[in-house]
Amino acid sequence: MTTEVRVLQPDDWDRWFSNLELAFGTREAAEEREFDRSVTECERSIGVWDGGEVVGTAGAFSFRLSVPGGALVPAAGVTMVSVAPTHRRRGLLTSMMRRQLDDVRALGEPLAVLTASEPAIYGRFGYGAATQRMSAEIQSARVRLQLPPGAEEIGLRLADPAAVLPRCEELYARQVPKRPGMLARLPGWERKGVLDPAEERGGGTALQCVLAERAGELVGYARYHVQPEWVGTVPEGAVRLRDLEAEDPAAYAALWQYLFDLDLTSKVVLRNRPADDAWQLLVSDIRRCSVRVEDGLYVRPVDVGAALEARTYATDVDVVLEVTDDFCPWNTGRWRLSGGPKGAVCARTDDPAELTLSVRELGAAYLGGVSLGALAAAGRVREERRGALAQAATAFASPVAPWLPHGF
Ligand SMILES: CC(=O)SCCNC(=O)CCNC(=O)[C@H](O)C(C)(C)COP(=O)(O)OP(=O)(O)OC[C@H]1O[C@@H](n2cnc3c(N)ncnc32)[C@H](O)[C@@H]1OP(=O)(O)O
Repeated sequence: MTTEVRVLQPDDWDRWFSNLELAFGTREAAEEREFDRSVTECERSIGVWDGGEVVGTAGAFSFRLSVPGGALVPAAGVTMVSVAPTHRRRGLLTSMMRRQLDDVRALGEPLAVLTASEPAIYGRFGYGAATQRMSAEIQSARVRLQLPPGAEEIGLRLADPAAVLPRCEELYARQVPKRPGMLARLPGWERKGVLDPAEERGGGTALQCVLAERAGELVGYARYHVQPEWVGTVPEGAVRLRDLEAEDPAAYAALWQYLFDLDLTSKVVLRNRPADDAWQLLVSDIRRCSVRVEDGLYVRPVDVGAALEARTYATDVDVVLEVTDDFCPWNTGRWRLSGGPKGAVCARTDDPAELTLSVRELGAAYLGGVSLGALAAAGRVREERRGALAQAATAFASPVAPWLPHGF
């Protein structure tokens, strides 16, 4: 087998993408395929060729990711990774990861991020699971919501999702710096929120959009499908939530109340919400909500110093980190991180190590959702100076759970 890694040429996109579909065993709806084509950054996507055939794919998006403190940090969004079934377990993925991380470094992006088809794949390349996605099936016919003051002042209005997209996007953009793990929209990406191929609806309605307004001003929105179901003559439909964003607790709660109250439905189904989503604190019976939490966004510091300087810290911190990075050895060594709520500097040092960890653990802890203390309890972070772990764990923590609202 002689294979060659090449940059994707736009004319090869269909063949390139077909390898991805083959590897995943899926066929995308035409509308989604067109979206994927339109957002592919060919100049930073690679294919592995075996003669005239594409046998491997990997792409990257030029994202900006929100981090603790609200900065938007350049991050390569690794995507569309596949190896043909005939060419697996011969190192093709490894060669693509090598090429890609070298390219990310050359571009000066401090981070690479991805969502994994399987959690076991990317740790070896230095990616750590940094956010969680919460799913739930809420028995809305049995569970009540306790609304905060002001919810009754919110007006709700149904609107065409595409027609109100620009207003919703303005609201979304205001939320991005408030929660680590969110992506600033690149041009064209706003369409992802309203993609609605009929063949993906599974018998449900077209996408619906409800706006929450206060005195005519947009303060929240939710996008959802209704999935009708009848058990005999009893209506047991489901509300399938796609997106919900709100500016304040009153607008947030009013939207949830609306979703709970939709006629002929008895459950609200969520697939990807933040782990600390506040509805959990409004419900009368959390046991009837079947909450489940899984891994979300994986973060890989590509330039440890720049990445650690790009975020702020909850409390003052001064710690020497001994980082190991087998796949990107330029990060290996000791780094002194000195910072706090206003900013940080992180530079190489010869001082003795105070915490020892691999770049994967650093990636997991980076957005403040995975505690350095928990990683230490798992034996994945080692404390070399007494007190260093507690200080760093407190400083790294985020007051809101980091969260990636949509896949890519
Ligand atoms: C960001 C994204 O796009 S996620 C999407 C990833 N793609 C998919 O899941 C599609 C289906 N799967 C595939 O296309 C392929 O199996 C891939 C891309 C996951 C792996 O490609 P390969 O070329 O077989 O990987 P490669 O041979 O380089 O393996 C490198 C190492 O990873 C391990 N590995 C590869 N795939 C997996 C897996 N699914 N689970 C656990 N370990 C894995 C290999 O065993 C190997 O380990 P070693 O270094 O200890 O020997």
